[in-house]
Amino acid sequence: MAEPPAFLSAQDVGSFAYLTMKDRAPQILTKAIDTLHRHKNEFFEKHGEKGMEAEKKAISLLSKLRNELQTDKPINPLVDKCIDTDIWNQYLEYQQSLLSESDGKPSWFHSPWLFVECYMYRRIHEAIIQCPPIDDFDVFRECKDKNFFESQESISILCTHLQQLTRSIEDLDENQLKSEFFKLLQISLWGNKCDLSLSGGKSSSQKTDVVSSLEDLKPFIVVNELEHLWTLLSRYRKTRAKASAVRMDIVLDNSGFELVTDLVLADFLLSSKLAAEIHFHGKTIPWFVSDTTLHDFSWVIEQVKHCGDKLMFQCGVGWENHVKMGRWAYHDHVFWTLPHAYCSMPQVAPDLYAELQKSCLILFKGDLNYRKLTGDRKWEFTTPFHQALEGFHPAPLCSIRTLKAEVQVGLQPGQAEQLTASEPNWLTTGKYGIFQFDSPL
Ligand SMILES: O=P(O)(O)OC[C@@]1(O)O[C@H](CO)[C@@H](O)[C@@H]1O
Ligand SMILES: [Mn+2]
Repeated sequence: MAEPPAFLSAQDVGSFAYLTMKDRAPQILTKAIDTLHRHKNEFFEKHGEKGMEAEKKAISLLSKLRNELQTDKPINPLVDKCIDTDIWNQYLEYQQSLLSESDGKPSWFHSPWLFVECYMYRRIHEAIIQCPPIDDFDVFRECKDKNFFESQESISILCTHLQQLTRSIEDLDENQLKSEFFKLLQISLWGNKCDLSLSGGKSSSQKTDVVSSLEDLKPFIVVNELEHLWTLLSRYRKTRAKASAVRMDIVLDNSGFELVTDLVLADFLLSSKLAAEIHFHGKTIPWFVSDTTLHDFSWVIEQVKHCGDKLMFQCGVGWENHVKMGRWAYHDHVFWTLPHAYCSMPQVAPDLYAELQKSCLILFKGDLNYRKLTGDRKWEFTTPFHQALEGFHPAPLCSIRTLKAEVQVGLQPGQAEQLTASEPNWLTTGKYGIFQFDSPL
C-alpha cells in the first residue's frame, strides 16, 4: 500500500491552515481573554479576592499561550494532571519522533494543523483548570448561548415543523417518510454552517427559514449519498423484529442552532420508528469554540422548553422525556478531544470503538469530524472515502458536513476543478456540503 499523503499544515504559507493559525487562532485567544476580563466583577462577587486573582492568572496563562503561538515556539508538554494528559504528551513525543534531528522540536507552524489546533483548545482548558475557584468557567459559553438566542426565530420555525410532522407521521407513506427524512438531514447539514470557530467567535447564528430554503441549497451539496442511508434504515424497518433494536449514533458538533437541528432529526427518527434509540456523543471540555458539552446539551433542551412558545415547549418536554426514558443517551469520551485521527480509535480508545460498533448507523456532524475521519491529509479529491478512512469502519457511517477546511475526498473526476473554476474558495467558506457514506465491507 502506498504511504498516505502529508498532513495539512500551517507550514504551507497562504493555505487555510496557515491563515487559521496566523489570524483566527490568536483572535480566538484574544476573545477568550476579553471574556475573562469582562467577568471580573462576577468572579469577585462569587469568590471575592480569590476570584480576582484566578482571573488574572488565567489571563496571563492565555496571553502566554498566544505569544507561544504567534512566535512559533515549540509545543510544550501539558503540565496538568487530567486523565488525558499522558496521552497528549505521548502524542507530542510521537510528533517529535517524526522529525529528523535538524528539524528541531515540533512547533505551531511546523506540525500537522489538526494536532496544533486541537492542542490550542486543550491548552485553553489547561489554563482554566489551573485557576480555581474559576476552574469550571467555559470561556466560550457566552458565544454559544448568544448563537442560540439569535437563532430563536429559526428554531421556532423548526420546532413548529417538527410538531406538525409528528402529528401526521402515522399517515405518511414510504415515499413521504423518505422525503421528510431527507429534509431533516439537509436541515442538520446546513445547521453546520453556524459554527463559531470559523467566524472567530463572532455571531454566526441562523436568521433565515432554513426549511423553505432547502431546494435552493441543493445544488451546493457536492456529494450526496443519502440514498444509502434510506436503503439501510428502510431495510431495518421492514424486518420488524430488528426495528425495535435499531440504534443510531450522532457524533455531535456545534451547540446552539446546529444542535437543535440534530435534536429535531433525532426526534423524528424515533417518531418515524426508523430508530429505537439515539446515542449522542459530545465533548468533555469546551472545544473549537462552539462544540457541544453536556452542559450545552442540557441547557439547549431547557431553553427550548422555556422560550415561551407553545410548540417549542412541547418539543423541549418531549426531548427531556426521551432523555429520562433512555431513548436518548448522551455520552462523552475523552477521545473526542484528543488530536488523533479516527483510524487510531481502536488502539487509543478501544472502549469507544466497541461502543460505536453497536450502532446501525453513525452520523458524524461537522467539519472537524471530517478532518479526523480523513486524518486531515492532502488526499487527491478523487480518493475513495473508504480509503481515506484508513481502516476506521466501526459500523455504517455518514459524514454530514459543510466544507470549512482544505480536505475533501470521494469527488468525481473533474468535479473539484469545476468547483475551483467557479468558486476558488469552495473548500473553506461553508457554502458547500456533503453527505458521504461508508459501510464496512
Ligand atoms: O467542526 P466544525 O464546527 O464544523 O468546524 C470547525 C472549524 O471551524 O474549525 C476549523 C478551523 O478552525 C475548521 O476546520 C472548521 O471550519
Ligand atoms: Mn465545531
